[in-house]
Amino acid sequence: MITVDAVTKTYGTFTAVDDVTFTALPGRVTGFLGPNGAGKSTTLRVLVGLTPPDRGSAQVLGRRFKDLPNPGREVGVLLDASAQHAGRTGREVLTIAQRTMALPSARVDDVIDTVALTEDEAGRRLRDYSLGMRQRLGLAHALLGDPEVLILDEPANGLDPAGIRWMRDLLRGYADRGATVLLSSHLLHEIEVVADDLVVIGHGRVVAAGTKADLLAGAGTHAATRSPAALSGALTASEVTHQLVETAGTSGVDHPVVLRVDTDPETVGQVAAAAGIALTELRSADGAGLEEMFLALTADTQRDRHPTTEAAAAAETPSLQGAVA
Ligand SMILES: Nc1ncnc2c1ncn2[C@@H]1O[C@H](COP(=O)(O)OP(=O)(O)OP(=O)(O)O)[C@@H](O)[C@H]1O
Repeated sequence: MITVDAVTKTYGTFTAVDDVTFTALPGRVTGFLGPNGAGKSTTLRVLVGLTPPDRGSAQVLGRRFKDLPNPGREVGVLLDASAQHAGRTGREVLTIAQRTMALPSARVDDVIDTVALTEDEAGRRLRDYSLGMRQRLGLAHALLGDPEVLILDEPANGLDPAGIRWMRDLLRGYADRGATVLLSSHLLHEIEVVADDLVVIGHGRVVAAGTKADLLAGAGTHAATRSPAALSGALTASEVTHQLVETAGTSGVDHPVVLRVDTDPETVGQVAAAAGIALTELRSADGAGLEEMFLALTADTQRDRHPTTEAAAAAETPSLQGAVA
């Protein structure tokens, strides 16, 4: 269990983390999401005692990190995979940590095996590691003490697609065995598959938090049709709110038009069938909904703004905010 309670961190007049509160629960993967510079790393640094907060407090397993007697055995931390001595080999890095934590030496081979570093790679100096190898070693370091809690900052950074899949499976398995897993990312797709709960941060403030299922409940349904006006009319008559997603080919003659409808696919299908309207596509907004939500909630903190993002922000933030627990 991780508890972050009203943490604020300022640098001069700049507030990097602004009254951030959330919990990460055992048996669940919590994704800590936000655009570049949103305050994720700073929050995690506060959590592990590297950065003192101006206000608020953070606890891991009911204690401040610095009060844990042998933190590595209780909390596995990966903040910066490159923050190791470049002249040491991967095996040396792990062996030093194993001795510091008073673990059996066999743990070193265990974790090297878990993160799929070869014997040859484990014997190389860190200066010769690729980014992905450094990341795997960092994860091995975090897992060494078989901790109950994992705190990982951008753990998929530098991993190839197979590596990202592997890491997700590993974290999922860890949480399924009862661990608390908190991982940050500015890349939504990296964590949307694995996370049970999400905390979205923008400009240092939490803008949404809750289960992924709850946050997605407001995502609605995407329905495509060549008769958008008729579908819109039928939905309005059924008192189902909706909006146009794609404006290309709005006549609907040449291209199907996509509507985002604030209800489940079955209801949309029934309304369309009753009105005799053919749908070319009908699906839960799910992943697309999550991305829209992320962009909408953090729109004013995105440095690379996009017209549809701004439209989504204007159109969707109120209903999404309503869905946030
Ligand atoms: N020591 C510091 N001094 C001044 N400003 C800082 C310091 N550390 C962080 N910041 C600022 O605080 C803000 C939040 O930074 P942080 O690294 O927490 O963001 P992040 O969400 O992890 O971003 P990214 O996804 O890019 O890693 C940024 O504007 C950053 O420049």
